[in-house]
Amino acid sequence: MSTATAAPKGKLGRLDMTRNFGICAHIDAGKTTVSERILYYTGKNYKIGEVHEGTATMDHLEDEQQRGITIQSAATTCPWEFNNTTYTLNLIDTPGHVDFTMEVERSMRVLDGAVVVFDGKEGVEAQSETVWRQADRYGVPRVCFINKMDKMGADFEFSYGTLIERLGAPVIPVQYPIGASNDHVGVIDLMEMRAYYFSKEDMGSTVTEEDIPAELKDKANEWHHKMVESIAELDDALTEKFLMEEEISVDELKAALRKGTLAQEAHPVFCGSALQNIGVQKLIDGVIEYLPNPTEVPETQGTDVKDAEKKLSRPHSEDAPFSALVFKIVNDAHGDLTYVRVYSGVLQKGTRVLNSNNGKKEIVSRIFEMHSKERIAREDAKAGEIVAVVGLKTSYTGETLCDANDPIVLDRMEFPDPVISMSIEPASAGDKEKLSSALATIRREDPSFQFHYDDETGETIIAGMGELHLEIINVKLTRDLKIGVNVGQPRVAYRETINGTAQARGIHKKQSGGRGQFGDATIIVSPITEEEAKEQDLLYKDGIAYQDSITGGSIPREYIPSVGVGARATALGGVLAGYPLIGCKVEVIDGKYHDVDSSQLAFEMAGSIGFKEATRKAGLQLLEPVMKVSVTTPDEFLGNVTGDLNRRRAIIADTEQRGNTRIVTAEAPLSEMFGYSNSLRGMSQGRASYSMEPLDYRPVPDSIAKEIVEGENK
Ligand SMILES: Nc1nc2c(ncn2[C@@H]2O[C@H](COP(=O)(O)OP(=O)(O)OP(=O)(O)O)[C@@H](O)[C@H]2O)c(=O)[nH]1
Repeated sequence: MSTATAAPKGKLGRLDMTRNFGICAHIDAGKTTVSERILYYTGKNYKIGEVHEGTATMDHLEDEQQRGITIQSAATTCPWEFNNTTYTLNLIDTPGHVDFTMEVERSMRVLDGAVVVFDGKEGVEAQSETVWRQADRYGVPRVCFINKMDKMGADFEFSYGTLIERLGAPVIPVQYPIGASNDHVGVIDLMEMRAYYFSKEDMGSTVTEEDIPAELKDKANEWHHKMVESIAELDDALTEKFLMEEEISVDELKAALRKGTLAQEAHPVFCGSALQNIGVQKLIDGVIEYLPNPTEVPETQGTDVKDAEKKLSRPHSEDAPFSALVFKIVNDAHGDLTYVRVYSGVLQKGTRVLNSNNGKKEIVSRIFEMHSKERIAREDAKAGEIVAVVGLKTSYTGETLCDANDPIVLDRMEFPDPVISMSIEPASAGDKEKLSSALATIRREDPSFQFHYDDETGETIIAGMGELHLEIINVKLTRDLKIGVNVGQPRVAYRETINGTAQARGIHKKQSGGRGQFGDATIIVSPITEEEAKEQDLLYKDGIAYQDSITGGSIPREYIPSVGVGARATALGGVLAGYPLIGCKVEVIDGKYHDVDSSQLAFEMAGSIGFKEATRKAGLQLLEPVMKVSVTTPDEFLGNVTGDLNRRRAIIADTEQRGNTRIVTAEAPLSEMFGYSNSLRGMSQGRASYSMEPLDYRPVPDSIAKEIVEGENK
């Protein structure tokens, strides 16, 4: 039986005894509560903090405690005893609120497996789908935990069904709950066919194993059969045995399920109630039994430092050259703490490492194993480990640290573009300097946040993933850093694109005594998507794909990339109304040069001039971010909710009935959704709730586009 243990300090486990995993879920499904219980049972957190009373360990930030949502993922190391072996768990907490999608993405990049938590009454909710798809995208093996089985109306079979219907997930039950709502007291292990109960008095620390209660025997047999049948399908030898009705041992079942889970062909489903301390220890055992150790995931991929086309990979081995990814920076009273995931080799304290993204060498002065309440100094960190280091000055989230003698650039994380922006002004001259350094610090911690100074208006503009994201940044500035600021109204981050294909010639020519400037490039612009660019093997950067079709040396080799640089820079500043122009292929087909007067700069100018003219000829179009909105409302407010959504230019995609509530799924332009939480509260007496996430960019209707363009060009 699993029990909390004190592990040897500062040096936990070998690679195959390590599990780097995260917990992700829809907001409020219970991630934080599950994480807290895991830390408690692993013996590291002696007092359990109730999330909404503001003592939860994982929710360090005051913001999170006040709002009861988990904003930043913290990595926490903890030991777990299983089958007489001490394992090292690195638990990476991930947020569920969609304004923090970025945080989920960065966690997905560094974890090897995930526990996805679902609400035992609601089953799969809108955001669980988002999280699930993200995990699909990153190829993360998963186990499911149907939580809140103690809640009024909790229904395991319904929730399990939604995993299949709404996610189409190949789930396999490994547990069945004993009782639901107030009667939920334990779980049946469908592998061992035993019942487990968790003590009421010591936070469920004492686990007792008993026979399956008589009244649940039939159910347990039915679900056991379901489990065996599904597992048998994963493995040819077991399929054979199953069809021949031969006995399949628990070990065989577990081995096949583990293999299937690693291949993402199966997701074992656990259940319980984190709040009532039911089932969490068995879930931790499940993390060890079914989620991969760092050597069981595919080799880490990257590219050559000098040639982004040349693919490299690194085995998860201590003997390979050192490589690691920076996935989080936390700025605290002692300076920057940089969280890194080591992929290969060994990182030694006090050594210099290369940041292969910016070419700078940095000294790692200290290495820490981060526990929830303490940090343990380490001499080194090995492949597969997650640690925090001190001393790095120029390495940011998403960048690679590596051995300077054997460099690699690991595949970067994807950072979504901000969809919303607002102006921010220092309230006094004294706040001005403080503001710019504070914004730079926030940006280093959070790459989904951006800011820039607008020369034309003289305003500083901050941009992020949603209203809440920017609101939290403001709170951080004003309350935590005590900087006085005035902020403007939130504004939508529009984009521009082209309607068709066109050709233009850009000539840049200047002759003003001495050496002149001469560049001449003919380009064709045409619409392209990121996928299409990939298919054509073109680099899609900042929304632009660039193709060199120069033959016969009409532009010398060294100047051809400059045409693309000029076009990209112009695209970033926009052609129609100052918003970044995206989805455009720029093909340079011809040009002229001058032996003396031509330079890279001259060809950049020519690229810029040609790009402007060609895109104007092709026709320009304003795009706006469209959000996927999911509103859950009691029946009686359905009319109000849909009427209001229609007024907001939303397209209602689906309305689903669940008991007395309706779930309305709609696609609405972000510009129409400002302040939606207040209006929704008003129209439903506070009983409806919603979630919202960026879906895509779509054309702005002409009449509205006209107003925006005129406003911007005033
Ligand atoms: N009845 C019941 N309530 C639970 C259970 N687990 C969590 N809760 C409650 O559900 C609410 C949300 O729990 P959290 O742990 O904060 O959920 P979360 O998914 O981390 O939410 P965010 O951090 O806001 O994304 C809290 O009020 C918890 O007390 C459970 O097993 N049963």
